[in-house]
Amino acid sequence: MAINSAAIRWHGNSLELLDQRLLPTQTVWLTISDSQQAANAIREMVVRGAPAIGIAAAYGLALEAQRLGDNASLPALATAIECLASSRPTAVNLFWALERLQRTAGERTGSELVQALIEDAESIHQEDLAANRRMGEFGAALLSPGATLYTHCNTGALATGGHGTALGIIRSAWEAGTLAGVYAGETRPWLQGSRLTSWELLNDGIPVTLVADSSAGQLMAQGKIDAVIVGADRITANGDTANKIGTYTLAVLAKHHGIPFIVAAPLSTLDSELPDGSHIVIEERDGSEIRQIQGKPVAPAHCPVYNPAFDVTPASLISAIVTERGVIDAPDTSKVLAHLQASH
Ligand SMILES: CSC[C@@H](O)[C@@H](O)C(=O)COP(=O)(O)O
Repeated sequence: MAINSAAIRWHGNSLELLDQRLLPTQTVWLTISDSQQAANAIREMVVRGAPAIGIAAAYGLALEAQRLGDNASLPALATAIECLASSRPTAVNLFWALERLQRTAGERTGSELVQALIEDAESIHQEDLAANRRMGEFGAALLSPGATLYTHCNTGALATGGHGTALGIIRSAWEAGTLAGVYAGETRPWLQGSRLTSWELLNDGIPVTLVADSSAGQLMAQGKIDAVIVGADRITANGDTANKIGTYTLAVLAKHHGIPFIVAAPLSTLDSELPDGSHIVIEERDGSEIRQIQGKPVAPAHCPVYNPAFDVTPASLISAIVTERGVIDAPDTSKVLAHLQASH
């Protein structure tokens, strides 16, 4: 079945990914033929955003089974699974999708396995879009009419199966007429806010103002922000949330200014196996991402750099987590686990 979303085109037996590194100036689609290419696309940020990474990994594994044809089996896919799993460490959706496909594979082999993996990858893609729409409704209902929001990184259609998580709530609130506008932080070093979020919002006609990440405190102090809304790469059992570097800073600022701090993520981002955020592996990326901006030097060539891609916001700073199941107010372990159990 063909499924097209903003950054992922699945044609039933072949995959194209929008090269998000080139947005907003160029629109280039890359053909992905096997698990190795899918893993490289994830590692190199062609496709990014936790749910989109999971979807791309699922299609990558299905393509690998398709390539193996009659020889396809779970043991024959072991190297591909390992390769995909090592592409990026923090977004749990990647591991969630690979584990789901392995359960689907079971003892199947050959064309039966190929078909089962393709269908499951397609379901993951479609379910994510549906989850985002439900999240959008639950999240929009939390906002006061005329709200102005601050968001970070990109959590939109590009980062998901469509609509978006935090950006999906922004879209739904705009559709419902309850949103005044959005400030988007530019999100150094990859500039997902300036390159992707502002692009998505402008395309939808939603009022967006781009700011340097360091403007957030000043905006809050001026009373210009009614709520901060962000996505997540992994939420542990107690509600601690890993998300794009800079999220924790925003949560501390929001707490100081008495501003609600809302996290939106599908259930596939909840990792109840980890008790708290101290167990989350935080990806560290190459120093060149800080020393350069899009290949242009902005620091001495050999300057030492620390470049964590994510940080962890403690649950105590989070007002609410929104999933497709509903809202977890003031999250803690008992509420997160109850929410997860209710979803089964
Ligand atoms: C719906 S996307 C949620 C998160 O994955 C997003 O906020 C984020 O941190 C993305 O980081 P990225 O490094 O661009 O993959």
